[in-house]
Amino acid sequence: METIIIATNNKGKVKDFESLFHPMGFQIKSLQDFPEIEEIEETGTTFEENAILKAEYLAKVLQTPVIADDSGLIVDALEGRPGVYSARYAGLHKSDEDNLQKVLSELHDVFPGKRTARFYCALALAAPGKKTITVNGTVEGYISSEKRGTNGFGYDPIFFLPELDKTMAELTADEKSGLSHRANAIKSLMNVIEKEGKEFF
Ligand SMILES: O=c1nc[nH]c2c1ncn2[C@H]1C[C@H](O)[C@@H](COP(=O)(O)OP(=O)(O)OP(=O)(O)O)O1
Ligand SMILES: [Mg+2]
Repeated sequence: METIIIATNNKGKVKDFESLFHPMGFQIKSLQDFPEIEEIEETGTTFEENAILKAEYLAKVLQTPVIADDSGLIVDALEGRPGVYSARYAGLHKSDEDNLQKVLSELHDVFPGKRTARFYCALALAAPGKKTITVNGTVEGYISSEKRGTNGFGYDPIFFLPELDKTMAELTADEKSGLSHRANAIKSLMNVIEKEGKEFF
């Protein structure tokens, strides 16, 4: 089976990538499989910049093609926050629970119809000697008034999908893979790879 390396330390993302890439016949490795490699600093101000930083760094170190994912939650009533700082929203300790509680408390007085939000995912595919490919994907929803569901990770328990009457954390891995920002970004990436020739992985 062919392997795709994802430059991430986030186990939730790894699970998402597994359910997205296993059906295409790929297995996933992540930074969890390379404990000797230190965490890559996200100094960019956009999702794309950070995805490129992470992918190009690891592709250079490993001398092999690498995908990186930089993603986050954009809340309209918070002028786009937590945005590119989603992982560190409640502090550098990067707690999913603290981050989502901070969003819930900041939206305490905001009416349901004004709680529009989207998940954004930038993917960068870097390979030695090749031009890095960058794509993105989104999914639209609302921030719920309280947590619901235990699947997924990050802000999934407060990201409500009205057409399903469920939060992202109430979806199975396969259901999330059918509609997520990450799934949409991967579709774009596959389209670009197909256009530019298939010898990327
Ligand atoms: O599908 C998702 N469902 C829920 N929450 C999500 C999702 N996708 C991203 N998120 C949140 C988690 C984290 O707060 C931030 C990503 O931050 P981001 O820097 O890209 O990832 P990270 O630091 O956790 O791992 P890494 O940089 O090693 O890939 O957005
Ligand atoms: Mg990160």
